[in-house]
Amino acid sequence: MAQQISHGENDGITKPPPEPSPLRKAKFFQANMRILVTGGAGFIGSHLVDRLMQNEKNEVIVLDNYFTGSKDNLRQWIGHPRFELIRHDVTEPLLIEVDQIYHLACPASPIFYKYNPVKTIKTNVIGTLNMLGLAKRVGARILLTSTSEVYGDPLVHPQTEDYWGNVNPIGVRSCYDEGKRVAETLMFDYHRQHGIEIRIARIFNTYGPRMNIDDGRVVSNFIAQAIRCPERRQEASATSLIWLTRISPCFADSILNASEFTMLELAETVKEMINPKVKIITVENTPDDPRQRKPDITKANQLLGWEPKIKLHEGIPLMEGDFRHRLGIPRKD
Ligand SMILES: O=c1ccn([C@@H]2O[C@H](COP(=O)(O)OP(=O)(O)O[C@H]3OC[C@@H](O)[C@H](O)[C@H]3O)[C@@H](O)[C@H]2O)c(=O)[nH]1
Repeated sequence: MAQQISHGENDGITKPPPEPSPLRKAKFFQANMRILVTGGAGFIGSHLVDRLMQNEKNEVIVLDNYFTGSKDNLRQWIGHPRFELIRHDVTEPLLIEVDQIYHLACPASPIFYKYNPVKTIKTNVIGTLNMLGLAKRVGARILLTSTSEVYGDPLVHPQTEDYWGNVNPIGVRSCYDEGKRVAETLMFDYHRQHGIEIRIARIFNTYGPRMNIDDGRVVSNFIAQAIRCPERRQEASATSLIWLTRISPCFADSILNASEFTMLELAETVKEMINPKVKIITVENTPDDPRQRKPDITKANQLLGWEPKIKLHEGIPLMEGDFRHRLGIPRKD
């Protein structure tokens, strides 16, 4: 009998979920939970790995091609008996025995996902197909990290999970936006058609320690610019009209913030807190840049008890400390 999981209009599972390994039900030998994290060397992935490794019953296997991730983010676990690190691109199939899959692999910053758009689509479509194929074969539960970009340039504000979005299918961001939308579709089709247990987290603009200093996203850019060079300009796109919300997933130790502010306000806050000498200039928006985003977190709060904990004024100094440490530039005061 198929397990009944209600997803409103997404109901209609035709097959029972695949059976997990017999070791999960063994009477005398309680196997560790084997957890695969794709993109585990990245900013969010490595925080997730830290959290998973805290549980002594977990074995964590990280897959990463190091396009944006770094071994350095995982250095505390390299050599640990419950930890394995594999250099592998998710666009290639992988045969492995695991109980759970956290599928994070994909560049998330616009400058990186636009660098090779065809590869970005392959990562989202072929990579997700490969991971779903693996989940089906071994009966693993799979979580996909999706994105606020599935809403495109949203016409609904704030965005709830049931909003279908307003996405340009042929723009410069489409490789990521549409790639993640197809990835979500594949997740639901594997769930309906093959009974796979799925989870999807749509992550909004996130920042925190371990982010690449040259990640290119706005919070890290402003902080890095303010630290690196007193004369350097902080470029805020024509955003006195643009409002965004910074929010990150409940499982990572990254800095959380769900208040709403313009890019100009953000630039001014960073200037005031880190480097009053920096000049703020306003430039034109890049094509497809969404004008306003903010998640409606009611459901996440009700179902997961999740809410953002760190406000922007607390998050900026934490990021600044992390960047100064990595750049070797101490504070002057
Ligand atoms: O130096 C900068 C960088 C960015 N910006 C602006 O800041 C805003 C945010 O842009 P970012 O590059 O930080 O990233 P985005 O918010 O567009 O997308 C990001 O966050 C949402 C996630 O779902 C996506 O995965 C991620 O790509 C944009 O309006 C952009 O024009 C600046 O004003 N200056």
